[in-house]
Amino acid sequence: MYDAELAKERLYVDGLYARLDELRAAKVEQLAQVRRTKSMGTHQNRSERDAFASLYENRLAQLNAVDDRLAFGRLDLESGEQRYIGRIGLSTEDLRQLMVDWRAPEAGTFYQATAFERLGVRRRRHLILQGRSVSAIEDDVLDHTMLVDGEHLQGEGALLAALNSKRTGRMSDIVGTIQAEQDRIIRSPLSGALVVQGGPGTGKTAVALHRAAYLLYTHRERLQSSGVLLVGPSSAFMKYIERVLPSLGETGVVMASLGHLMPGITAAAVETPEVAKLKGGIDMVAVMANAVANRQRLPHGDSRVDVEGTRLVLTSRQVRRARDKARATGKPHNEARVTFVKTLLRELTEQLREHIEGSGAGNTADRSYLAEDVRGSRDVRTILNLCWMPMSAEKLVRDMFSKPEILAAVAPQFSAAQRALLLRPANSPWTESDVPLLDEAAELLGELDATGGRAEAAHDAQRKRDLTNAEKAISNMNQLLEDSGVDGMLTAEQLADFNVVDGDHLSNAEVALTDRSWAYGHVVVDEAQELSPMQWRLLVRRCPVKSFTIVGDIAQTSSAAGASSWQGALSPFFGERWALEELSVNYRTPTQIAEAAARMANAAGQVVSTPKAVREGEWEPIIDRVAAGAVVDQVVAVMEEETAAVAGGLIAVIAPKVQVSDITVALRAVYGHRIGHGAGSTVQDIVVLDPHQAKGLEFDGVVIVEPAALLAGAGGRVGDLYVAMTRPTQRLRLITSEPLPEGIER
Ligand SMILES: Nc1ncnc2c1ncn2[C@@H]1O[C@H](COP(=O)(O)OP(=O)(O)OP(=O)(O)O)[C@@H](O)[C@H]1O
Repeated sequence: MYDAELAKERLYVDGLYARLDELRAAKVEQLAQVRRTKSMGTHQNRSERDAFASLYENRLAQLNAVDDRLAFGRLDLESGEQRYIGRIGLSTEDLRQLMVDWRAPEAGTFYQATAFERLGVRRRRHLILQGRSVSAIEDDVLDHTMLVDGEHLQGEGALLAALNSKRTGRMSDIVGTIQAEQDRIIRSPLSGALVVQGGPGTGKTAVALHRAAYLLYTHRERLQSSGVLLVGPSSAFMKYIERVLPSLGETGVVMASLGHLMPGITAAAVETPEVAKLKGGIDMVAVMANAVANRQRLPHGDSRVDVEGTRLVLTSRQVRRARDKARATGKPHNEARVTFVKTLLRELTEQLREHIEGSGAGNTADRSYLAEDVRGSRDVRTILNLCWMPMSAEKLVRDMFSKPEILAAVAPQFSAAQRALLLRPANSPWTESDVPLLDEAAELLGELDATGGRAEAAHDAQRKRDLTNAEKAISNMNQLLEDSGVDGMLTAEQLADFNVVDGDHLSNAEVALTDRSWAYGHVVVDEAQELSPMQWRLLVRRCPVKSFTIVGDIAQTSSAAGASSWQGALSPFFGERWALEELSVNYRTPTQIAEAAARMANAAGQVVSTPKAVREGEWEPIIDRVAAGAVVDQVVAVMEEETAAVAGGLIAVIAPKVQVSDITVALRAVYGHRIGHGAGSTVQDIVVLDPHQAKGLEFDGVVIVEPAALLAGAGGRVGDLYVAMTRPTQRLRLITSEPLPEGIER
């Protein structure tokens, strides 16, 4: 019975791959055809072809990305219909449906149906593929009348197989085994802010990624041009998750860690928790506003300026009036400067004219000539710049943190000790908590455009030409688009966007990454508990419609500026307009380890509920007590046993930041290139991390060094140790020279 069914499924899946290959070959041919004729014809013809080339390339990339585990399910419905579920929708040439995209409404029941609520489903079948071949099938029979002798209810096999598989250092998608509580969140409506709270390993990251793919599929028209931004805690984390969305056939999501949210800035340096807390606090809004106002200065007394040998006077009253007028425009600093400068130039020109008329010399009719003289005067330039300096965000922030007198003037609400903490040399590298300050500054300053707006005007004119061109081209494209099997219509704006970088096409995602003012259609934030108020402010600016998916775990907060409750973190930005969903099952950590982590957190005063772990592990946490000074040697000594225990799996050593490099050096001496950082790579099966870098990642085995120091170092928060203890999928070992934090041992 089983073998016969397996053989049938193999045949069907072979057919699906054959269809996939056919579609690919067709796209390759269409692309080649477009490329052959690319440089010929009118501008309009060319732009049409470029647009096609981009569409074919995208579709081809999508078809290539879904090869692995193309199909993963089959529904047998009460109506008698059999419906296959997979990564994308596939149909025969005559439009007979072969497989439904997992995100389509018709696929929803695959994840939602239960024996209690069958939703019209008689049987759910999981297809387990290896390469292109079906290696096993597994049935959930929801309608008991279908059971024949010897068959019994199954269900969790596919899930447990996925969970027990070795970690590779890169997250995989869970599309074949999404659980009902996760599916409900993934398919929630697009608008508003949805907060997903869940303990460690409950699939928050997985849900966030699948939700991004679902939203792009379901609301393609709305989101394709505005895009979706996915924000994670660190570069190591972004690397860990980078393959999930492509494997779901989505390449258009912009992914950025908190240090990369400001175009042109890479913030890699770290700072102390105290400094991060000060910089992340909402007080910085006023500080930044002061910093900008501080660059709009009044001179002491009157200033004399020389214009072509004539002495003119600029009174401080005149400057004040010009300043008030410029401020009243409500424009950002650099743009309001135009009003300030124009006002004073006009007044000085008037003064010059009066002076010349008074002395009876010169051609008074030619005022533009006088205005040129005033504008060309060095003195005038100097005084105007002194009073209202054009300013970049980088310079404003750099000066503020490196010049004590500026900091004192703009941050009077901070104590002298707090200001001393903030001061640093002017050439210091940017940190993560500088990013929202730079963004705030850029917002208040506006564009710093040395060409006086000419570049922008030229860009606008070009854009207008592209749009007109695109509108013409689009009228005869729709039929062709349909023929090419591309869903959705192009708008003139999208087509114009394809034209912008003629030939060398930039995707919306790439454009969005370089444009600070890009307004995304949706933002997904992972590990959201870590965000400071200033970081929230930045993110809300990136998505003015406030359509957010926010996932995190309040108990895992380790950043000093992070959240201690969702209400506290979100209400300043979303008011009461956010909904909370919770995930309750731990898919990662075996029961024994999950319970030890929860006992430790509760003993340290952080109330956490223990999500139900789906697996029992083989081992209780292992504890090594060693003498102070012997810790690093012990790490090296146990490594062989640890790697053997997880048989070729991935091991992480999580240590206090100050010990990471010593441990790395000691391990390298024995294990050479097998030792790495971050999420690891194919050659590195042992990685050394601090708790911050370990956020969101997972490993087969974890060795924690000096757990008491991790607990103490986090300023009273359990976050760091709790995060570290909840990373393993199999085995946890703790090496300590100090008394073990309470609760870990039963
Ligand atoms: N439905 C599922 N099917 C298969 N695997 C799943 C499922 N849900 C979660 N997992 C797996 O469980 C592990 C933990 O998931 P994930 O990293 O998304 O959890 P998390 O809630 O973000 O954890 P943390 O907050 O601790 O970082 C991952 O390996 C993920 O692939």
